Amino acid sequence: MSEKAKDAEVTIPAQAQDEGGATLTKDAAPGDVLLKVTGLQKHFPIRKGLLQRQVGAVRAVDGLDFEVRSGETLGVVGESGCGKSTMGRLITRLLEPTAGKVEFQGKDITHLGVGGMRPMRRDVQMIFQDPYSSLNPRHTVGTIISAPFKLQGVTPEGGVKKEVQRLLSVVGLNPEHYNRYPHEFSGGQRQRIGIARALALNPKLVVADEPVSALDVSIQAQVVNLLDDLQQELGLTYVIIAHDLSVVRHVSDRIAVMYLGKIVELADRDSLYKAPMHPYTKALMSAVPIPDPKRRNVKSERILLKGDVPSPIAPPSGCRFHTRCWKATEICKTTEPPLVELKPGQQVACHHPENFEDQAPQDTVLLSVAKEAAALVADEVLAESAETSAAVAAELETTEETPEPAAETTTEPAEEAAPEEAAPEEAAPEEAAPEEAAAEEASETVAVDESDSSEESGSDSKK
Ligand SMILES: Nc1ncnc2c1ncn2[C@@H]1O[C@H](COP(=O)(O)OP(=O)(O)OP(=O)(O)O)[C@@H](O)[C@H]1O
Repeated sequence: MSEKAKDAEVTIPAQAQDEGGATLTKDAAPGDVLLKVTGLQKHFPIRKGLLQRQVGAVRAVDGLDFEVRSGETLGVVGESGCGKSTMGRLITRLLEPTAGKVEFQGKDITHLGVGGMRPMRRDVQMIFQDPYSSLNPRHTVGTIISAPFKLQGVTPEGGVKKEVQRLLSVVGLNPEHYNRYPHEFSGGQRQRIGIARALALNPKLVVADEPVSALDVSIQAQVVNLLDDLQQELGLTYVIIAHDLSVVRHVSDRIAVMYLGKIVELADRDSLYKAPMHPYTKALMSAVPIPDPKRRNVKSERILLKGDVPSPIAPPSGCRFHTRCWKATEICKTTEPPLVELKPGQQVACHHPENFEDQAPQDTVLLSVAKEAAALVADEVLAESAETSAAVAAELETTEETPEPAAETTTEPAEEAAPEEAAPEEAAPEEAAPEEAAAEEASETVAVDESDSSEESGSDSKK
């Protein structure tokens, strides 16, 4: 894949600027905040009767705060119905937020209308889940991929056809297939067409809503690898939505775990995998198949969650996860835990986090729902959970009590020993690189870009 991309010289040529001077903002340097979301909400009204009076609301997204930095991949995971797709559509402004703020490169885009958003559409693109319904079956691939140029009034250097063929090469498709129709391609290839369309205008942020979940497992890795390669080569920033952690695991720099319209944990990938703090994260992680053959039979580590995600029309009080959590106590029912940074780079919203000191140690009596939920959790997991939390608490206590030794008091041998010991561990790769998918010609996914809603459809994910 990278080879194909290389052949195609992945650089997107400078495009002729339209008179409107479409670029809204200066380019963000890697690591700068590209997208900032504050208190974001989307409540879909429920109406009834002749007068269509509002009788309630689906609180699909109910107060999100996060940032996406330039060049990074933020993975967003959670079970079906947690509000991930709605969040994706809000940040790409395909949906109007009920409340909150969305800023892109420092510019408030929360309530921009269609006209105001038009120039923004160059910078923010979306790839959808379903490669079958996201491409207009009556249009040729050439027409589909060139649509963004027409909509934006942009003329690429060398002409539209040449650019479309170049984009086809970039995503690993044959440029000669310019005149073919979507039905002539496989699911994976269609997703590549959607990716090419999303890349046409050289976007800064790509929101991929379950980009591989509609694809055969055998080709999911190829599409994920394609997205990864494109990110390296084009300096893209991704928000990748997926319902399970295995897809986002290898590609994400940071991962946000959503439950019922809220982020319950947001952490860099390694911290999340090494020591998840929210019980819901731990449950999601235990659902990911274990690739190590030696551990394949370790079923006892699995955490089963009872039932489905509750209705977002009337979410549970306090912590929304308390009805399925094996650690829930009275405070979880009554008080919503705020999302706070308990460890550097790891935010969590939980009164009784895993791998950390209990935030409400006075509250020890489990709710009856928690006892039921605990019955589904292996004893080993419960024991380990108690152990790690106690160990962290003890460690914290010791750190608080023992004053840090002054720098001068450190002895020389100790100074030498520490770096030497640390080095091999640091050098050891945390995890094996994802298996490289064979660069087979036939395969891959379809994404869809979003400038015009006419072809939109599916959504989702990545690796
Ligand atoms: N247009 C809408 N009108 C009313 N309710 C909606 C609408 N779109 C989504 N919802 C509801 O909002 C909640 C969140 O939906 P959303 O699709 O964002 O979740 P999700 O986590 O992406 O799930 P999935 O992976 O199944 O797509 C769901 O209960 C869904 O039924």
